[in-house]
Amino acid sequence: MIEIKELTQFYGKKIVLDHVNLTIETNEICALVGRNGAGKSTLINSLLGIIPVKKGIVKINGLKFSKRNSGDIAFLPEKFMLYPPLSGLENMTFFALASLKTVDMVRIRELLESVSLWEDRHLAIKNYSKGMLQRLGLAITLYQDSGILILDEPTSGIDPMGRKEILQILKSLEGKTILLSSHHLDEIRQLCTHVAYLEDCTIQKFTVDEFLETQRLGDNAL
Ligand SMILES: Nc1ncnc2c1ncn2[C@@H]1O[C@H](COP(=O)(O)OP(=O)(O)OP(=O)(O)O)[C@@H](O)[C@H]1O
Repeated sequence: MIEIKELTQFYGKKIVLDHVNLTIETNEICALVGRNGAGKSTLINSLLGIIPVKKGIVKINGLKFSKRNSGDIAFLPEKFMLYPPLSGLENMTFFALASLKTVDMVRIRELLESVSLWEDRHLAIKNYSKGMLQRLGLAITLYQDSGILILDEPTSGIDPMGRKEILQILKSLEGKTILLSSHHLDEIRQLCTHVAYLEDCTIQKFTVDEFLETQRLGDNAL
């Protein structure tokens, strides 16, 4: 569960988040939506502890940052660094070791199969397509088995088929709390249960149906 209470964040005199409140429960998939510069990265970085919380409270599974374990949140950045000459399997093994200090080959196989990369596991990732790279990034992120997943535009730059594959993987996950930033209404409609709409330094949480209704009425634009 993610709980944000009265979070205020600013850079110098510029307030980006102003007394923001947002709760995301287990089994909710919440899209974080807002125009460029609305403050999505600031919110995500506040959750991850990359930006210290200046005012307000941010809790993950009831714990503030200082009490959390590093594996409590798994984060898939929009652009992540992998090692191009190494294979998908080698990259995954490397990150498994780096994040959890153990390499569970059964789990690695399960995850590579779930993202349809087991057949191509020995191929150097410099030869992977953008969709394959994104699926590998997702498998690496899921290896931690965290209950909380934060995904920064997980389908950005991927063709419709690749996007469909990523959405299917995310849809199949159970018992997670997921926050993902997205600019795609169709993706939100297919995948998400809720939308956190960031505008004018504040957040409104909608069910997806409510949000789509505001779109139809032209109140909000992505
Ligand atoms: N380190 C910083 N110092 C000063 N201003 C910043 C800093 N980081 C972000 N900002 C400003 O804060 C505002 C929110 O930025 P943020 O990156 O959180 O928005 P965003 O919604 O993630 O944008 P985008 O969709 O373009 O990635 C912007 O006006 C940005 O210029």
